[in-house]
Amino acid sequence: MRIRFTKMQGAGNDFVVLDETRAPLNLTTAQYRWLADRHFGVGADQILSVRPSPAPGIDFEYVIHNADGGEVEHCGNGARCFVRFVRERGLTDKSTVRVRTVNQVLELRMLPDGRVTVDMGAPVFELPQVPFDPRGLDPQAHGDWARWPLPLPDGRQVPAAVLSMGNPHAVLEVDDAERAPVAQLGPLVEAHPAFPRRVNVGFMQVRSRDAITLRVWERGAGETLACGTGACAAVVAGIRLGRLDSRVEVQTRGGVLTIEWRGIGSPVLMTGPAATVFEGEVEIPL
Ligand SMILES: N[C@@H](CCC[C@H](N)C(=O)O)C(=O)O
Repeated sequence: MRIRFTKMQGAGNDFVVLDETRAPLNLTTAQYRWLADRHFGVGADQILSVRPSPAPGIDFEYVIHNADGGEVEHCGNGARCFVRFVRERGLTDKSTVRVRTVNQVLELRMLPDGRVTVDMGAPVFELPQVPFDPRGLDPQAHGDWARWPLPLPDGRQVPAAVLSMGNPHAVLEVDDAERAPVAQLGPLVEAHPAFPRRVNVGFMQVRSRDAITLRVWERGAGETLACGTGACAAVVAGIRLGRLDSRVEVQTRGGVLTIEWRGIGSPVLMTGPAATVFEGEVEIPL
């Protein structure tokens, strides 16, 4: 089967975007994985499928698959690319677009400078579903969610803030993000038994009350140059720890995202870049 695709990136988090507004492609998990493969396929952190309006008042539906082929709930950088995609292809001329993901309706706004602001919804504070806790604490009764002592297989504990931005995140605070053991600790925490659905793992260095540096080991994709939902989760965690103000610049390896959050019950607003890299056609193996 031959398919057309658009390659896009938001702060270096890269995507293969598929237009399914006229007809579904019905790709298999293996085909999503092949598209994301940087050696045998096109190469991407996630595959975004744009589908027609699922309900009145909603402009489109968009479905996200990680590089490992698994479908996921949310992708912040992808949401910004999605809105540029539908406008550049003439699928809408609206500057505010409403889109349904698997578990949320998002509102996305194009800014005059080409960046996009996404209303990411309100964060949900969760405690891990733990089979054990070395300190004998009941995690559901243990109030300090932002510094939950996550036990590692080697006996160490790392304090983690666990929350959902529609998708699951664990945020660890580090002294120096550039030197953080992302490739070692990332996979251990991603697959930790405390997270039956696995988890995205952020390594946050607080530089000042309005600036952090962040690296993220993404569930199903490994370390990416930026993670939009990861940036939101880190800023929310930093604010609840009393370490950050309500508007924060997040420096990632691929660019800067601006995150704003006014506290419990409020939505998180994310602003950042989105760009088309190239378009192409590819014969996709069955
Ligand atoms: N790159 C994304 C997040 C993509 C999904 C994530 N890996 C998950 O499994 O939840 C972003 O920009 O938010």
